[in-house]
Amino acid sequence: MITVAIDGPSGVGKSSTSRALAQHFGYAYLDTGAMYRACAWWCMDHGEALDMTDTDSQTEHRLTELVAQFFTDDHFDISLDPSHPGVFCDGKDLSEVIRSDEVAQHVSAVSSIIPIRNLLIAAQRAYIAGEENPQGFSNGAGIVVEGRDITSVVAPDAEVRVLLTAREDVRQQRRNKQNSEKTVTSSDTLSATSAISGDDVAARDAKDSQVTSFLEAGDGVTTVDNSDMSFEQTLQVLIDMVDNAIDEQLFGTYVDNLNEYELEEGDEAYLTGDELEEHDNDDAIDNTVGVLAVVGRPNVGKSTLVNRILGRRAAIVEDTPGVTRDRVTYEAEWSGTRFQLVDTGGWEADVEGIDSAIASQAQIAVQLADAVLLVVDGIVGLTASDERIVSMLRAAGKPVVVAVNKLDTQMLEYQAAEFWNLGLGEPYAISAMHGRGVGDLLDVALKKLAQAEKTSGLLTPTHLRRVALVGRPNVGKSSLLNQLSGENRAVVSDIAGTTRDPVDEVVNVGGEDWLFIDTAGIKRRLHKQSGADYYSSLRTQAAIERSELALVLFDVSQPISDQDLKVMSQAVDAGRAVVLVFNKWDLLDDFGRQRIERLWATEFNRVTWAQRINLSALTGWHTNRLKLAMDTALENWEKRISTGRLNSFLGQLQAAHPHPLRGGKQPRILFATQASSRPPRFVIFTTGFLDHSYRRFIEHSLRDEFGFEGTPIQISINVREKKKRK
Ligand SMILES: Nc1ncnc2c1ncn2[C@@H]1O[C@H](COP(=O)(O)OP(=O)(O)OP(=O)(O)O)[C@@H](O)[C@H]1O
Ligand SMILES: Nc1ccn([C@H]2C[C@H](O)[C@@H](COP(=O)(O)O)O2)c(=O)n1
Repeated sequence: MITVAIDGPSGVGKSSTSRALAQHFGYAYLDTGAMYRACAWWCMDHGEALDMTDTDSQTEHRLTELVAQFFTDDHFDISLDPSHPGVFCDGKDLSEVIRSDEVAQHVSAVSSIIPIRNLLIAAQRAYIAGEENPQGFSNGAGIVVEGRDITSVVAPDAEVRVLLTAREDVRQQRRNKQNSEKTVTSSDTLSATSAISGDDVAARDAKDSQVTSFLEAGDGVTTVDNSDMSFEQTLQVLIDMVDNAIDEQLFGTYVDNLNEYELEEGDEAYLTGDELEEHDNDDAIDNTVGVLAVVGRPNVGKSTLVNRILGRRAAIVEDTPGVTRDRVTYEAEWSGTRFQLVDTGGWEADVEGIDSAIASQAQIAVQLADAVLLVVDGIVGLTASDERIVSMLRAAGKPVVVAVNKLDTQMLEYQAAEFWNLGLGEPYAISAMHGRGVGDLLDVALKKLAQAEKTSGLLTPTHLRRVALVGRPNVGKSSLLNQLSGENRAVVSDIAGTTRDPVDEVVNVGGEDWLFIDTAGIKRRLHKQSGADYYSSLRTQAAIERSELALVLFDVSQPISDQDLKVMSQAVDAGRAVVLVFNKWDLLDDFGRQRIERLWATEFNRVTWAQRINLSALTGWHTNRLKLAMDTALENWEKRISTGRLNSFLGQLQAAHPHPLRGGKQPRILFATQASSRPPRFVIFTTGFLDHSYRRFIEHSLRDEFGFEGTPIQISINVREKKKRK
């Protein structure tokens, strides 16, 4: 049950917005002002003039008794239905008469009497409590209560507490407009008048604030100033607040499901309700000098060195899921200089050498770094693997500092000299274990890092969305780039190729500037074909990782190859927003189009969620469709589903389609949360392993319900055991 408490000055729109809010959620609606107005009417109907400026205790007593009789003798009634609100006396509808000029002008005389307030406050609390009951108007869902003292006195524990306010001139205008639209006809004993010109909101506030304080928000009360908001905008702000409150309440309920289960280290982070840290480097970009990758053969002491550099302040800023070898980025600091330190797994070139290796995480780390710290083993000495690594580093063209590790004493330092042979300048003798020489090493490395050309992308302007235009060689990347940028700057060649000079370009797509990553790789070509595929793949991976969105290009006039699909998988596996671009569509005849549709249903079935744009990069046909697809993909890539919504959806899904029995047991979903976005990542706690088909069913259902068009979503299943009885 949710209680929404709304206070505010006269004419701000409390009643109208509260009613609409209650209607939206199917909640009850309590207009406490109407209760005070009805009491004023009742007193006047019983001959009380209510025109005193100061009430004496005798009058207060008399009026309080009269009001008490109104309530305790069951004369008073109020409708909590927001679609048909109303106050009644002995069954007679007072709705119009209580809005009369006479009542409006005298109600403060009643509402300022404290014992009368106490009576009404008790009645209002009873109405609120009644809504907890499944038999209440809202069937136990909630109530919106509005007035002057609701957030502070009547319902200080309400889940949503709002002070709705607006500038006085705006409120007066609204009230005047409201009055001019109002035509009141009544034959009641009190004359109901239309167009109440004397309804002065400032005067009313002044009177009302003698006994209530509604001009300033109390602790925990959210102020919503709607001076410059339309009715619909105000309503939306309140709807969002209520949605959040519902989520919070549901969150607690769902987390309780885990009470009986053994939790593991790290689970706590998912159960606090706080949003987990995004994989977002934007803050770091402002303060760091660049990215330093630590590479070397296994067992040379890379991790020891990384730990030595990080000390206790280690903070993972990005890990790369789904990779066979580790590549972890940390935020680091040395002598007041901040930088990112990338730890890579052991890098052992196989017998065929590095060129034949697949793009290992260490190699990608080098591509994505601004400078490299090569760690070698001073005790073992120079090895063939070290030399292979060095030739690859040379090809990458990044500044390198050589750390000769395991030289624990001064006596051993001379052993570093052998590594001059690598041709990378002075080798630095260190002992990562004991910290010996590490300070000097870092001084040199950070100096190089600061001076290095920034190729990591860390320092690229962040206000532009980053796009990687990828696809196998010759699918039309340069043509599309030219078409989009409107200039023929790139050499469009039939011969495929890449280079190693990363160049980013700002390209205007659909009236908006985007940062296209590493367009040099798209435009130039490599003389030597051998190894080109390998570097192309490496480069594509690096470009994808620096991007937020991958435009994956296919040449549909040619057969779709494994390499095409591999590039697409690289983007999907890296968790980037994706738009698939089917280029050269204009070259297809009917038969060709049918062929592509068949492929779409088969080869592309892992990305049925992706948007596909059929276009011609050459003529520009349909390129205007890219912007919307890119915007949609990125919007969904950043989407967050609240834990409450997620769990109630999965709860219903599970009830309608339970997991099939396995070995007499049925795995159940206990709790789920969206751990991060960019791309959306969900963590689902279950009582048992979920079959692959059930996972796919969950993914499809999440997509149907929440719409994740254009973005991969990741789902992790955390199986938890029931606690053992002691
Ligand atoms: N955001 C808004 N923009 C413009 N008009 C609005 C807005 N919200 C409400 N109104 C209009 O302002 C008028 C006053 O609204 P309403 O009667 O709900 O105010 P109230 O705060 O309940 O006042 P009181 O406390 O005096 O009863 C109504 O005509 C309503 O339709
Ligand atoms: N909780 C409340 C609600 C209303 N009042 C007073 C303020 C007004 O003078 C009067 C009528 O209210 P309205 O219908 O204009 O919102 O009742 C109050 O003191 N406490």
